[in-house]
Amino acid sequence: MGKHKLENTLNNIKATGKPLFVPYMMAGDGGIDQINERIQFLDECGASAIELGIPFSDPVADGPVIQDAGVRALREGTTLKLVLEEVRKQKETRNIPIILMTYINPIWNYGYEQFAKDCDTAGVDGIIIPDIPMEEEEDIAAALAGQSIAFIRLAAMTSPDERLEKIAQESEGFLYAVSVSGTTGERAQHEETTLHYLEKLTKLSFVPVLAGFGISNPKQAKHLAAYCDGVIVGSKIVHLFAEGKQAEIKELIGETVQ
Ligand SMILES: O=P(O)(O)OC[C@@H](O)[C@@H](O)c1c[nH]c2ccccc12
Repeated sequence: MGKHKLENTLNNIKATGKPLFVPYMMAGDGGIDQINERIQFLDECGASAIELGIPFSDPVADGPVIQDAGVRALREGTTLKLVLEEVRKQKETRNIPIILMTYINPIWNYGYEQFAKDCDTAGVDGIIIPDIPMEEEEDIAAALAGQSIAFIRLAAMTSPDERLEKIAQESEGFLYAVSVSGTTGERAQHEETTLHYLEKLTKLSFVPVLAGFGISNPKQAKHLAAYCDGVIVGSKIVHLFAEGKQAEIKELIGETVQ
């Protein structure tokens, strides 16, 4: 048994031999009332967990599709507090793991301890923070550890082996293997070096390894998942939701995990 519920849930799915599939959605895009409807829909499509983005004014790691979704969500009045309240309601009836993706600034404003406490009360399973380097993560890591919330680390293809090893071994819940150099967004294909990188991380990591960035169809997803434990898909899902193409989301997840 792992230290975090998220890790155990993912390992149980992994044990069935199917690839893990974690869709990303921008909380509040389409309205606050869509947050829980969309989570439910993704759960029913066969998602292993949900990565829920908190909109932020300065999203340095986001590509254009997710940036635009963030602007729409902010216009809807989405705040971290409102999202946590929606998660709390969701968790009263559903068990799907919820991972918050937020930059460090909104957490800093909220207060690290308060944030960790409120996440725990809401039932948040894990956190991804793309803009906090390992050297500066001590305080937020301690706050999250105090509430047993999995702190998911991101590995980058440009990191030297020594650093990758450290990140892989510290990651909680799962390891996010960023599989392109650059921002989020669909890519036609991934390079051979990406596959070696995924294999290397899978050997180093104690938790499941998920590849994310640039994945937009089942063929690509299955190809990458063969070198790790599964995939994360963001821009494509955000785009399809914005266009009201739920049937295509269902197909994308269903065909990958079948
Ligand atoms: O959009 P893509 O290329 O499918 O990549 C996933 C990504 O969107 C999602 O995990 C994410 C959204 N914003 C981020 C910021 C940093 C790291 C990851 C993310």
